[in-house]
Amino acid sequence: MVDTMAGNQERRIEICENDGDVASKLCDYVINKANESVKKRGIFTIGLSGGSMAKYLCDGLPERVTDWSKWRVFFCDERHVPYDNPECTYSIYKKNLMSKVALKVDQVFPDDPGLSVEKAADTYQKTIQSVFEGDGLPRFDLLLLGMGPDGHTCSLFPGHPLLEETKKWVAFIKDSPKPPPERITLTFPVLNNTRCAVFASCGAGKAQMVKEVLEGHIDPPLPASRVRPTKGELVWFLDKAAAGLLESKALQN
Ligand SMILES: O=C1O[C@H](COP(=O)(O)O)[C@@H](O)[C@H](O)[C@H]1O
Repeated sequence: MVDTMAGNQERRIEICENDGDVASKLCDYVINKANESVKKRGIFTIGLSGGSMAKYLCDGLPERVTDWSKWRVFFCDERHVPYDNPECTYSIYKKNLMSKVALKVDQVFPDDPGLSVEKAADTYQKTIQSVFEGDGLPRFDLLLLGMGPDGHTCSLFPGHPLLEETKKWVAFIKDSPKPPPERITLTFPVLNNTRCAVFASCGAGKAQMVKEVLEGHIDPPLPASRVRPTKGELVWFLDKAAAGLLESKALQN
């Protein structure tokens, strides 16, 4: 269904049968966006998230058809840990996606865990700048986002001062409430400048937070509800369990 948020922005909510169905529809969506972006602009710029998003994508993308050579792959956030740490999002994708598709090393842009987290955030911003033309805010074709049970997205946590960042494209955090404590993350100015932001959430454990984010009026708003691309699409893929507490009648059919 499509509904309208404050400011007349539209948001699409896709309710799927289960998490497998979410993964499948999400992957179809990503491939369509990739092919459309390549057709229009000759390139596809995407930002990946960790956690459950990595599983959905690694399960479904390898078997799908796209011109991988046109992809430029970034990370919406990253746990600032060595590549051999199981928490490292880049390494999860390297093992389960990049090793299975024709993505070359120079098309994927990971965090550098060898730097201090402050320097790493700064360097990551410069890396983004080197791929996107011009000095303005980068406009990603697609940012794939997860939402934690506390309403966080990327490494932007409820009540954290990073939510108010207006200048930096990439910020560092040293006191993440969810371990590991050191991370780098895209900031809201970049998230809300994307052509398309997509969330995927599954399971009854996320239902209360999905309801808060999509229908609640918590003030100040939770990080996931602050993702509202100013000139772009916003889509949520949910399974029935995660959508179970939503009130809108259209969603219960
Ligand atoms: O720590 C993180 O959590 C969020 C949400 O993960 P999920 O497993 O609850 O979907 C994720 O989007 C983010 O990239 C990650 O660093």
